[in-house]
Amino acid sequence: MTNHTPKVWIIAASDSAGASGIQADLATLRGLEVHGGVALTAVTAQNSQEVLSINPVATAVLRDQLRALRADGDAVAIKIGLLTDAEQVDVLREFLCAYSGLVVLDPVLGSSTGAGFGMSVAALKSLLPYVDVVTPNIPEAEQLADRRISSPADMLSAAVRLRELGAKGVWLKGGHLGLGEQCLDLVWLSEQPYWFAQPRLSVRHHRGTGCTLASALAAFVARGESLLDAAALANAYVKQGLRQGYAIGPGPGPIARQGWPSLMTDFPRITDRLDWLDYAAFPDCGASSLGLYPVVDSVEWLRKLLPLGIDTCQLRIKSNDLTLLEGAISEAAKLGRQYGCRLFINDHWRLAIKHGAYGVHLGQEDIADADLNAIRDAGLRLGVSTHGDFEWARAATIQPSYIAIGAIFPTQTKEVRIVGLEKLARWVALLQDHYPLTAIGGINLSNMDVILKTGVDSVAVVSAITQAPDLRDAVTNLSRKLLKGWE
Ligand SMILES: Cc1ncc(COP(=O)(O)OP(=O)(O)O)c(N)n1
Ligand SMILES: Cc1ncsc1CCOP(=O)(O)O
Ligand SMILES: [Mg+2]
Repeated sequence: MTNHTPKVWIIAASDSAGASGIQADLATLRGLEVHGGVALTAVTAQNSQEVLSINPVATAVLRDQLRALRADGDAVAIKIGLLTDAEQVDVLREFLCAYSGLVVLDPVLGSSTGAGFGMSVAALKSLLPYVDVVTPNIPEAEQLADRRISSPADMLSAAVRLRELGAKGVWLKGGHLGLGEQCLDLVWLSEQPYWFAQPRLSVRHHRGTGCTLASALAAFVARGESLLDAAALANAYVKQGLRQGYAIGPGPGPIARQGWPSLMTDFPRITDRLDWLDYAAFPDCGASSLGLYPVVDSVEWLRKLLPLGIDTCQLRIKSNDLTLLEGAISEAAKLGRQYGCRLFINDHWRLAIKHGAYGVHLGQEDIADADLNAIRDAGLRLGVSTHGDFEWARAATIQPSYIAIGAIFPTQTKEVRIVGLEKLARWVALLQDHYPLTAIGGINLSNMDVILKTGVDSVAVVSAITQAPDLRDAVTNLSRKLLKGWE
């Protein structure tokens, strides 16, 4: 921790067992290098088997703690857990009126050991207009939204209701729903709802999952992640912890809290369409890495590049002129076949299918509009652009042929979100055993060493090829660098 360590406030109760409550929250924050300030709402006496008592902190004491925290300067995010009564809610509402960071409310209405906490549902509802993300489980959502939830459609309708009640974002945890081998959460934090799917883990030690999810979400946002990226990370964080939970007594123990998720398989499958969860994988791109992957905007470029031995290439024409597109894509597909080059067509998947191109490259926005079944059934490969943890997890759900990561550096070629080297390295470590990867954006010979140091083995380039003084030299030098690795 340093003077620049981001700060999150936890407003919640202590758990004497150290499995949930502020103990879980602070352990989560610490592992993610986030400082935690605390306003305690109650002291609970509990262990792995039962809750013995819940002892509310006096309203004035809660108010004092909040005043003390605020005097040091606002935190980036607040996580609210167990509140004991309507008076505490009143204090909090007043406090939140003058707070502009992220507010995550985990609406505790019962514990995983089965105890009810007796909090008024009406009082909790009155907090929703001050909340950016509310994270109820199914029984809590049923109480807050005042309806039965027994299907994904019911989850959606409950989330609509919670948003009508004022919550800006809803994360409805579906673990209690009997959906077979799958746990399905509804995560509605932006304009559009998404489903986060995880295989159901049958583990003995699961205490503190709700607290941990909410505090991890706050922590990842405090670490500078976007809300959706933080959601993907927080979900993976809990799964990682569930796999490594441990006993503290005869009853169920806590989940482990172990820093940034390090396995791709801990991330959720993310989709806006439930039928995509049953998708078959796209065909692979063969054994060799994608290597040097030029992205060019005309057939003329392909005619110059393919004879130089380029074996992955993309035609990216930003035009709506159908005649031009049809001619170019048909010719490009032919050239690809002639030279044995893995020729991808950007955006225009229908024409790519029609002319038998090797594959299609789509951006995140394009995925929703494209007919993925048609692309795969026609035997085409699919590459997908990603700029964050949410996006790569969403891309991985449809099992594409490769994943592109970028823009790594600022680029003149396109206005796009910059990822940087640190994230590239983290994603390469997560993904490289599962998908071919390529890095794109601002890459040229002079920064290839730092790119290759992240472990990525392919680079997609536009200007390093199209603006090179000598095309043959550029191809030779970039390819050689890729073969040799970083120095
Ligand atoms: C290899 C590779 N990576 C990323 C992109 C960007 O694709 P997209 O997000 O669809 O944006 P546009 O290229 O359409 O502007 C790409 N084309 N190739
Ligand atoms: C299409 C695209 N997608 C992300 S960055 C980028 C442009 C890369 O161009 P350059 O290699 O010139 O930086
Ligand atoms: Mg595109």
